[in-house]
Amino acid sequence: MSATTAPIDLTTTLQTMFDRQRLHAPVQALTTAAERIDRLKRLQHWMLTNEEAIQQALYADFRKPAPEVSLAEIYAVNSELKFIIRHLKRWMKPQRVPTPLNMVGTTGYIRHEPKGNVLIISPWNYPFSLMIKPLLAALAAGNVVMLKPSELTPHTAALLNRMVQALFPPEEVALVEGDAAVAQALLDQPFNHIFFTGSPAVGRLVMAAAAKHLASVTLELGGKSPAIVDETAPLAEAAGQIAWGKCINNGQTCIAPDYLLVHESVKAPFLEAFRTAVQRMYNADGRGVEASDSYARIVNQRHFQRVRRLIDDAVEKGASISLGGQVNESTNFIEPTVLDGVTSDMQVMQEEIFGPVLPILTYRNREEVVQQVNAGEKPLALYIHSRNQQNIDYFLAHTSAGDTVINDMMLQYSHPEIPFGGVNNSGIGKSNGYFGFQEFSNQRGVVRRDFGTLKFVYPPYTPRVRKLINTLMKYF
Ligand SMILES: NC(=O)c1ccc[n+]([C@@H]2O[C@H](COP(=O)([O-])OP(=O)(O)OC[C@H]3O[C@@H](n4cnc5c(N)ncnc54)[C@H](O)[C@@H]3O)[C@@H](O)[C@H]2O)c1
Repeated sequence: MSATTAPIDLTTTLQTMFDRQRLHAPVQALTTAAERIDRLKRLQHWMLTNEEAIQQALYADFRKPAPEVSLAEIYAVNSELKFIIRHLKRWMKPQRVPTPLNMVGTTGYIRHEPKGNVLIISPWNYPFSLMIKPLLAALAAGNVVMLKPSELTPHTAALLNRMVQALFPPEEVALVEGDAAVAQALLDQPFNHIFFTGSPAVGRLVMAAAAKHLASVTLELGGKSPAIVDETAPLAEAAGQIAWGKCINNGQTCIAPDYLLVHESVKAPFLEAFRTAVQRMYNADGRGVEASDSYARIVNQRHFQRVRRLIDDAVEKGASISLGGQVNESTNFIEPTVLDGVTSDMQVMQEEIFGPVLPILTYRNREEVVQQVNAGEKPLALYIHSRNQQNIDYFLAHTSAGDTVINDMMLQYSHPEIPFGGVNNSGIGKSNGYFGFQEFSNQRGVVRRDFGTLKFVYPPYTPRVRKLINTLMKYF
């Protein structure tokens, strides 16, 4: 994340690519719903006929199990695609707005026009869907797009590059592979909108770069998302859901439950249910989690060491490992690990974990939960496991989060009618379905005068005009 300067030839290449897209943007803006849908369908066809290649790329990058790729990458994209295709024509129509009394004689409506030149920078953890879902929304809204995938998943980045070259002329969609230096060089270009998914630290840099051109931004960031389990929660169900949320993609999910707040009266049975759930999902045949085909790995050595240090630091400061704890440095394997007796001075409670490690905090009353959650940044997700409506309402009313799921995990990402995203440190702006389309569109207000006039309030401000203005202020 250090400041980076791009070599001159890189800058020139990106400038040329950008300029070509800028020239084409007005043409792209005029595309009809049918033409945009045609592009989306081509992408859909490529994705569905290349499912195996996508699975292989992700397996090569961090041993992501093929069914997890189908579910969290391909299915996630395909369901969004179908939703957009079904609704795009309606979204693109000018939206009439009601005419209030003081606007009698006019008609008002909203035109969704594309923002124009768009940049999408994506992370490595769901490297296919987190690049393609925003691309669908950007294309649906009629933009031209430059894409920058993460350098940490090079097999998927190369595959995405092939896909883009096969499907789109470079003036419509172009992909640039590379690291932070390439991203920074791209950010020098005067994009109209930047859609960034990644860490809050890099999100700040992106927003600062966007400020130079006053580009609008969508920032899909991360942070510490708590899961609350109260004394009324169905424990076996909640434990299964939380274990799945914590272990899918090896815990490297922005909306994974980061830490647990469990009512002290149900901690012991919850832990037992969590252990059972992990065994059922990843050790059904008794060969150990490491032998499981269903368990991905930490993406690289750097992140492996980072997560391992979080465990070591917690243990050194007095936490105990009540489940798991095994690691294998040569394969970036970390067993699902539960840390008990954690305190706020431990690093594991200070930074986003992004690995299969679950710290457990207990509470006695609801106020303690709210205090703990509100002591940190507003989370991307907050999960509530409870059968008590008063508790659910209390937690919702006294905290803030990008999204909340009650009695399940991670549904917010795949629900096309739910605005997905964070708040402040966990993100700015929302995506999914219509919200994504809106994010990539300028909502241009249009007011047309049909009859009548405002002439009667024009200067000079004679006593008669003043009286009219006073009447206007009093009655309208
Ligand atoms: N809200 C969401 O939808 C969502 C989804 C997935 C991941 N995330 C978050 O992303 C983070 C993990 O992903 P990551 O490690 O790839 O994030 P990251 O911020 O390190 O990298 C994301 C992208 O930014 C680029 N980048 C890195 N340094 C840069 C710089 N100095 N200037 C410009 N661009 C730079 C990278 O090349 C990559 O393409 C976690 O915090 C996670 O919570 C959020």
